[in-house]
Amino acid sequence: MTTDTTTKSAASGATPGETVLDARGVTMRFGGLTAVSDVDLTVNSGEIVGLIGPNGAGKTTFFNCLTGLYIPTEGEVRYKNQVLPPKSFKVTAAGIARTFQNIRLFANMTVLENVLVGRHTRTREGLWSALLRGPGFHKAEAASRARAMELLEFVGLAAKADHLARNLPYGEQRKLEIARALASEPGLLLLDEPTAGMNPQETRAAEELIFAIRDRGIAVLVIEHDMRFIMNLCDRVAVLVQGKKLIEGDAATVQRDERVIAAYLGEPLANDPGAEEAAEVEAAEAAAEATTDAAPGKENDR
Ligand SMILES: Nc1ncnc2c1ncn2[C@@H]1O[C@H](COP(=O)(O)OP(=O)(O)OP(=O)(O)O)[C@@H](O)[C@H]1O
Repeated sequence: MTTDTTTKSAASGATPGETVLDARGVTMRFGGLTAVSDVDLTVNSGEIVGLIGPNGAGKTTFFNCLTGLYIPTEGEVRYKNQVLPPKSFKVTAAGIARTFQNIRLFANMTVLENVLVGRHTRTREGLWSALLRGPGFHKAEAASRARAMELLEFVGLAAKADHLARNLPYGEQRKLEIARALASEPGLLLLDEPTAGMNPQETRAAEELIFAIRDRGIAVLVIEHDMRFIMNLCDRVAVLVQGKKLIEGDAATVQRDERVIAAYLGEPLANDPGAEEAAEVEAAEAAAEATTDAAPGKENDR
């Protein structure tokens, strides 16, 4: 495993290379179903780590265990050496922010208001101050707005601060979700399928944005199905299959691991009952390909 960043972690206050997330033996059972089984994972400051796996592998369930949405059946999650509190708002306050697979914005609020909502864990002003709207409240509100505008600038949405969230195109809604997550000033950002539904251009922009977030000293853990995106982006990739961590390593190591290829392509295992049938299909396909290759005009067929 390598990380190529030497960025000073201004936002998170973490030393580069320091372990920010340390999940050990995380297991999550739903009745008889073990969705996540004994998973260890660390994320260090200055790192972008990918979490991949086929559908139903347990990726989102694992994320939910990291954010206080689920209390793991077994295991422990530490953020900067502190065991995480079992409530999602406390986890956010501790320094872990997330986005969701399905966009969760306040559709009828403005772009700026959505980011301001994300700042509530960082606002010290209490209920009475807010109700009485005293000088403390106004000062805090002005500071929050300024910070929210900075974040909108950072993700490229400052010009749309007054637009309703629901009127933003899809790619921009995803950016707004990220700005809102950043508003809690996290040291670790968890992104659940940030490029789902994006076109290639938007995906490229998302990649740039995530690199920029990392360069601000925020560690990133990302779930994604887009392999090219994840392999480009991540310093390290962990693969979950049927709730278990199959392998973890840099992109090249993971990509050439036969078990990963099998998990994704569904190749039969050696003693798989369907192996014989699959081999017959493969042979038939190879024969068909050979026939096509031999066909006249094939060399011009591009
Ligand atoms: N609240 C729940 N109650 C019962 N079973 C659940 C619950 N949440 C998830 N599961 C099951 O746990 C397993 C893992 O699901 P999970 O959503 O974590 O997988 P995933 O890797 O995120 O999948 P995808 O890539 O499709 O989002 C699945 O079999 C799913 O049906």
